[in-house]
Amino acid sequence: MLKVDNLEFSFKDFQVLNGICFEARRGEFVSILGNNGAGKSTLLKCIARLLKPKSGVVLIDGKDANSFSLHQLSKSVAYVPQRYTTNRITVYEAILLGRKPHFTGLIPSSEDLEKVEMALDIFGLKHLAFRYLDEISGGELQKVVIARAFVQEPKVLLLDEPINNLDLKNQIEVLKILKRLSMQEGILVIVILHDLNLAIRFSDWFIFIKDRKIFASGGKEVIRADIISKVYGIDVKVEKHGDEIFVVPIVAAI
Ligand SMILES: Nc1ncnc2c1ncn2[C@@H]1O[C@H](COP(=O)(O)OP(=O)(O)OP(=O)(O)O)[C@@H](O)[C@H]1O
Repeated sequence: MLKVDNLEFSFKDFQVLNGICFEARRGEFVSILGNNGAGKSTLLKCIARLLKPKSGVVLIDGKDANSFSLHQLSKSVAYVPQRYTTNRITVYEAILLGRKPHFTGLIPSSEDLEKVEMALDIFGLKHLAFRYLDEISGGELQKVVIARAFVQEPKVLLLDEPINNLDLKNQIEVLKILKRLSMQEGILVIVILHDLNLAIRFSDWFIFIKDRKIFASGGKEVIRADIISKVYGIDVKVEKHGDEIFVVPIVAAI
């Protein structure tokens, strides 16, 4: 459903991505991993058409994403950025704005309102529905932004570090919701994560970015100490406990 073919991107003379190729299917949960500055956000922005690649193509269901109108694109791809600014609107209004691509008139339909109610419920935001965005916590705001992308009903949901402001319980809760969206709604979820162990728990596919390229990609078989050590430039062990694998950094005593 999503194909990224030979994508190349530069900020002026500074090349960030080179020869990026991968494919992902409906219903998959894909993690994009790599060091700070590796180009992960740039890759998501190229897929969301917020940045224009120097060359290469992004295909959605076989169609060049460049050929989509903005309206069509927003029905196919939702993007949750790493940082966002807030307006003085309520949580309810903010989530309702996610339905904009589906609006048929000036007034939201009953379906639009139902979707917003559903999102408030799924993301545990009902009690905050009529609070202004500047009256909620950073973690709560993060959930609102993801809920807004959810009601957009995209085929592809791109999230740039969606759990970085959340406490451990909410990190797991949000990842579980995203996993359910991929498995039950068939949405392709592509997430940038820094926590490798959470990425391992939830992802079907891993893409490691290093030196402008995909260094390794695959299922759990790419969760190897040699690969992770090279990508992150630190020594790690990969340990098995029961059916689960864990990445453990080897930290020398100071
Ligand atoms: N607007 C910009 N102009 C010039 N260079 C930029 C711009 N945005 C990002 N860069 C550079 O491009 C490179 C890739 O940035 P990007 O944000 O994609 O990395 P990342 O892997 O998402 O990093 P992080 O994990 O820290 O969020 C970095 O070296 C960054 O400094």
